[in-house]
Amino acid sequence: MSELFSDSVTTNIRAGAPIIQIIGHDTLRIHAVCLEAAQETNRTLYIWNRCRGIREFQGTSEQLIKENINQLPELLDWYLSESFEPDDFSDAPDAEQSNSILLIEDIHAELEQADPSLISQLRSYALQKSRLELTDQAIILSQPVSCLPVELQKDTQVLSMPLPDREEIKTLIEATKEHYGIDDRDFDESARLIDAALGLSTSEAQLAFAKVAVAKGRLTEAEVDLVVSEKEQVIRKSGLLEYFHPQFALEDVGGLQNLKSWLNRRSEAFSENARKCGLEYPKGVLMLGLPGTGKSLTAKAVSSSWQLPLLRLDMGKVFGGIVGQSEENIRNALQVAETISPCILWVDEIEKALSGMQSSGSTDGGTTSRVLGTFLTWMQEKTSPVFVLATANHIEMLPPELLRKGRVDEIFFVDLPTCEERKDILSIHLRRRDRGDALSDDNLNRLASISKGFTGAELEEAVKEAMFMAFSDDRPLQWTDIERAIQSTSPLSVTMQETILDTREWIKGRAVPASAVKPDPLPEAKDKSDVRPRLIQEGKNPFVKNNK
Ligand SMILES: Nc1ncnc2c1ncn2[C@@H]1O[C@H](COP(=O)(O)OP(=O)(O)OP(=O)(O)O)[C@@H](O)[C@H]1O
Repeated sequence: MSELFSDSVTTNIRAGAPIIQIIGHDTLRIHAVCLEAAQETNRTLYIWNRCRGIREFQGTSEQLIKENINQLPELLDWYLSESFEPDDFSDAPDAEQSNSILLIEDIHAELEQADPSLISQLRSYALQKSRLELTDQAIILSQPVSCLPVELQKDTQVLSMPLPDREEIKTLIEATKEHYGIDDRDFDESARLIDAALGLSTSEAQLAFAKVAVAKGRLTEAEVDLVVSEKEQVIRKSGLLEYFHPQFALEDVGGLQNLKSWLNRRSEAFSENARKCGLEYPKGVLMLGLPGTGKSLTAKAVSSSWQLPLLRLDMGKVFGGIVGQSEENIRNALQVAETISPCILWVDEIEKALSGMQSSGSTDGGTTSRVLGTFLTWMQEKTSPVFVLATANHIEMLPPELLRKGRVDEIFFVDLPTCEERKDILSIHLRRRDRGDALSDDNLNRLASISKGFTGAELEEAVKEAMFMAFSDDRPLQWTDIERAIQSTSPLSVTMQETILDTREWIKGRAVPASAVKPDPLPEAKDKSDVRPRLIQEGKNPFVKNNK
């Protein structure tokens, strides 16, 4: 059991916290935490839920105190009545609610409806606690989602139940072995098997191990992939995170030499050796740039080069409908990433989700700024080995707080590829399609020079299109196919000239170029007045709000 978490529950009880709220799905582990707190503080533990009534817990034994209490006011009356008489309840032979903890399970629906009588009862209890009139009682609310009426916010300590750690996962593996009668030859407590289940709740991990045990009749390192694929499903179900399988290496990214060298220098940053040498975990990087310039590809490639799992966080989905849900979502997603760590957390197009925020506050009742606040505080304070790779296309939409020093280790600007880089990218895409020898070096140089202003994605499209041309004519690929494909494409950079020029200017001193070479001048536009860098002359970038 996460000792830190148990300690914090116990400390809150000892300190007389009026109400403690534990957010988590793991009912059994929450019971265990409360039982531990009860033992530590010498108290009796009562657990109430709608189906099972009030039960008194002592170690592993439990005793029914009162079966048919369905209404919360009745439950609180019982718990808070000063002169509780055991005889009030015929089936409660020797109940004694003083010096006790009452764990109330799953009343989030009532809390969400903000039932006035429930709130006033809890508030009056909290008031008595603050006057030190009710030192013997402690109320803990446990629920899978965070929900707290505003009236109770100041009186409630909210704690998130951490996901099972390695020790707890190990216990689950051993229990599965016992349950399915797996003998020692077909069982090992491989660290990789344990790691594979990190990030799952107790019931999810239990089910994953049970499925493997039923299907294979063994639990060994050979089953790691099965557990990982169960985990992927669970992570996907949450809707916030997606688990990626490494497909590309950093060598599959054309150009971006500065960025790749920076990343290569940190490839062992999460190893034991790095700790021994006194290195800190790198926090992460922010990659800014045009769409299609290889930012997402780099995220995927880092994961495979560093051999770390890659989790993609969909910031758009973080924003849920219910009040408080968005903050809860981001906390949950970060918690999963921390549990799975060391890992890479790829936050794609971070600006889209955070753009609702205005400089003065917010447009959505403060939700965006609270989500941003949660994320930035986590970035600043995190000590776990989660490397954040955030990408953004629209610099103007980025909140200034994100760009401040200390949030990430470095901010890289990914510009359009230079001539040499375009050649590199074309070769990579030809190689990827088994056409690595199809073109001579001279022809590659020619294609690179006529594709000025093309992004990596546009170059890839040209290669794909050219291959279709050759295929439909039933002949091998020729460099002229790619030439035709390039000539019939109007690259994005032509329509975005002003933005690109302004951004290049703005980026100076704020971000490091991802490429090791100076960017090419942009291709000629038809009407030169369209591209006059008017805003640069004024010394500011209109796309960037409040960036100092
Ligand atoms: N530097 C590059 N080297 C090799 N391929 C590239 C490069 N840049 C882009 N590509 C190709 O273009 C595809 C799209 O690029 P990618 O998704 O990485 O761009 P992005 O900068 O993340 O853009 P977006 O923000 O639109 O996702 C990649 O899958 C890759 O095949």
